Amino acid sequence: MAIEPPFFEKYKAILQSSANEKEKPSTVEGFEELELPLIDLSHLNLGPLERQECIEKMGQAAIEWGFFQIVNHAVPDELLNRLKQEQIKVFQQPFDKKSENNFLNLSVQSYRWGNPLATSLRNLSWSEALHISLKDISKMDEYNKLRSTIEEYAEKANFLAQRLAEYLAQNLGIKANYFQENCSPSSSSLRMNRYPPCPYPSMMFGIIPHTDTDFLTIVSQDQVGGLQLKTNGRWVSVKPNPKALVVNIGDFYQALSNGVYKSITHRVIANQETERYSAAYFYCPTYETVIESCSKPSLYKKFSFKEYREQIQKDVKATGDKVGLSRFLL
Ligand SMILES: O=C(O)CCC(=O)C(=O)O
Ligand SMILES: [Fe+2]
Repeated sequence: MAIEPPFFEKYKAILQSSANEKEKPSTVEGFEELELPLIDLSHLNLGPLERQECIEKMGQAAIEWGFFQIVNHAVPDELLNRLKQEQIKVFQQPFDKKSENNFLNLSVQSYRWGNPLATSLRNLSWSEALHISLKDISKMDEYNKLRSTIEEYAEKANFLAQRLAEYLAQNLGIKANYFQENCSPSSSSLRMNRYPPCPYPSMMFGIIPHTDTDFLTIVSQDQVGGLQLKTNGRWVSVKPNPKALVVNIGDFYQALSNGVYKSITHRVIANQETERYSAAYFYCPTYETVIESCSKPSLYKKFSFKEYREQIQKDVKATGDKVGLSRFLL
């Protein structure tokens, strides 16, 4: 049975009606490849000077790029490889099974593919994802190896994300226990992405341009490449580093830092030949958490995660786009 979602059937009408569209997404020009700032977390355990330098370098990257890479992050390669193997296994299941309502005993929205609300080439995506809210993990079958691997990874990712968020907070004078108070291992989520080879790489994306709805994201990607970020008005490709995890600032940290740290628009381009996998850990607060800028005058109204999400759902329905933080500008 076929594993691929029915992208072609779903997108046929848009592809045909857009055959002469001038505004095709420009996804296949020669993009400059960029090595993101590389932060060696082992420096945090050297002397106080090295530690301070490392924290400042992280803050600087969050200000200038909204993105950086980390090495010596204490997540074992073996665990990352195991997560990828489990991810491959789950996506290799027949599409009919993956799209069942109770697939893996998770909620209906967990398995996603393409962009169901797409109306034009601009918002077509050629990928599938398993988006697991970590509070749902206990619903999965206990003896499932996917579940135990995700649990193991989520624990490490949560620890790492909290540390990164706290180091970043030091540069801004945010109190040390802010994240401990507002986030819990079950408030975050893990999104496993699969990008199948796409026959129309010049017409659509792997994932459409977006910012992340969280404090920060930790991405483990394979060596295929395709992740791009927008910097100074141009798109650049992130060069995969086999030893590193990618970290990016999300909307909530941009709001909390009063615009100092940047939640940068990023996307994944489609690839005609090679399948790609990535796993994104979204470090999020609990639903009730109210996010308020750490300095005055505030650029943003305060909002709860719940309000933010509801606004996104409304905007996606009405416009096909999440809009995001600009909705909450004062
Ligand atoms: O696949 C990637 O490298 C990034 C994925 C991503 O941006 C996301 O899942 O939000
Ligand atoms: Fe993202």
